[in-house]
Amino acid sequence: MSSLEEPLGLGDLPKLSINRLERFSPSACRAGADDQNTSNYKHRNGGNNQTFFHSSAHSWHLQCRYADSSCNGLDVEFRALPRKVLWDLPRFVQIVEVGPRDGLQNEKSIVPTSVKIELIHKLVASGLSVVEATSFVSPKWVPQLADAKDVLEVIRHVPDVRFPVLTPNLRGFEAAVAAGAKEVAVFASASESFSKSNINCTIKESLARYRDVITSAKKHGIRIRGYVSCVVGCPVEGAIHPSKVAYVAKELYDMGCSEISLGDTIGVGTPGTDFVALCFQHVISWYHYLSLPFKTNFEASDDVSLFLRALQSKSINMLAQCMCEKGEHLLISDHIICSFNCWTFFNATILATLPTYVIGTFTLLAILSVSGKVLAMLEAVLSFVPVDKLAVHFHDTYGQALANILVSLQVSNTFHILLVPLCQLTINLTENNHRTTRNAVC
Ligand SMILES: CC(C)(COP(=O)([O-])OP(=O)([O-])OC[C@H]1O[C@@H](n2cnc3c(N)ncnc32)[C@H](O)[C@@H]1OP(=O)([O-])[O-])[C@@H](O)C(=O)NCCC(=O)NCCSC(=O)C[C@@](C)(O)CC(=O)[O-]
Repeated sequence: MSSLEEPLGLGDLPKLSINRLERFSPSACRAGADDQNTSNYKHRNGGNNQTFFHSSAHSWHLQCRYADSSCNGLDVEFRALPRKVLWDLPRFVQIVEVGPRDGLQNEKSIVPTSVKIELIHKLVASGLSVVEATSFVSPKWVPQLADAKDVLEVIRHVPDVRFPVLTPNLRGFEAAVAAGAKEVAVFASASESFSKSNINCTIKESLARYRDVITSAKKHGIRIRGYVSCVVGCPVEGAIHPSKVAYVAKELYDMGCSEISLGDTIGVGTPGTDFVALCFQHVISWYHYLSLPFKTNFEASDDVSLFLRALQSKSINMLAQCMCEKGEHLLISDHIICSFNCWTFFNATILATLPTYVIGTFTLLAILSVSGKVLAMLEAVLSFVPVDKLAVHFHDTYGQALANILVSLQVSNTFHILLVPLCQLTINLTENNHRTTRNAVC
């Protein structure tokens, strides 16, 4: 196991007051049925609190080893810290990778079809079992994905992986089915303005359109995901009221979508979690950033699988590690937990301005902690859509995607479906080192 793969223990961290950390545990935290019966996940192995993985074709499973009973009380408490900090997160997370669609649709230059196919193969090789491959939308609107049919025709033969594709209307749906799609996604918006600019119709019209698509999909036995865009904010209208999100989510769910994905399209969501928790995450990120050497070469698959492990390990250390590694050779997110890009910071060699940075960052964290929008939105949607039918899709425009995902997971430890859009990326597969272009989207 390389140092990268090995989760760092929180024992490596400077001592912190246990009482202070216990504050992170929210009163709302509730143990799900699954967690009440986790004996098959607990192994007394006489070792430290470790996390390890085993992957199968369909899912990644997390198994935790708990500290042995010979540890003294303080150690046991201390080793339980990740759990206290991250609360009761679900044991299982489904990741729906959307990079080939959501990332590539915004690339300025058109990525060759063969490169898209290779990217998808690499993502699958990293252990992902659901990869949103492309969109059957108008090529006039999205020329970057005009090769949807060619992409799908090749990758659909990959076994044991789901490849949903976006379909904005019946025409797109029929083209997708003809190309071999077994799963589609429709995409409505909670913002009227965004709906018009994205799919050229009102919310009401879009829902009528999707009703036709969904009816047809049901006849074909095709599974449908439903997106709601702008769940927190719209580039035109600004803040979006949670009730609007709940309305569209409910409509799509009632029509028969098997899963509703809540999209923070412009990345303005804020978690609204405890200020102390945010600061703690930030400090740990820095601790690992400073203590880890950088790797110079990255394979796309390594990169992705590291991130998957980070997510699923529930280990804040791994997330921080991931952030450090991603700083230069980013495939996924240039911000993992905190709201600051450490590598940019370092590269700019502005260490001299450290006090400014510290004050600025903690002020920002303080603002974020009181202005959380994601929880209110989730609460509204959860009144109409069961938690196990929800996914979240956070863009990382302001570095909040991971924090928002974390808080979404905390909403319920049965909130088991998670969507993480990869950053928009271009991988030059002809070069020895994969180069990525980083854009504002996670
Ligand atoms: C919905 C339309 C088609 C309406 O576009 P329109 O111009 O109103 O529709 P139209 O019916 O007048 O068709 C215009 C032309 O497109 C053709 N056309 C029509 N439909 C299709 C089709 N399916 N496939 C291929 N071609 C199609 C149609 O045949 C016609 O061609 P022409 O006769 O002029 O030669 C258009 O607005 C469109 O394609 N929009 C998609 C835009 C898009 O993909 N945006 C990005 C999606 S990402 C997102 O929404 C957010 C999400 C999901 O990522 C979550 C988040 O981040 O929050």
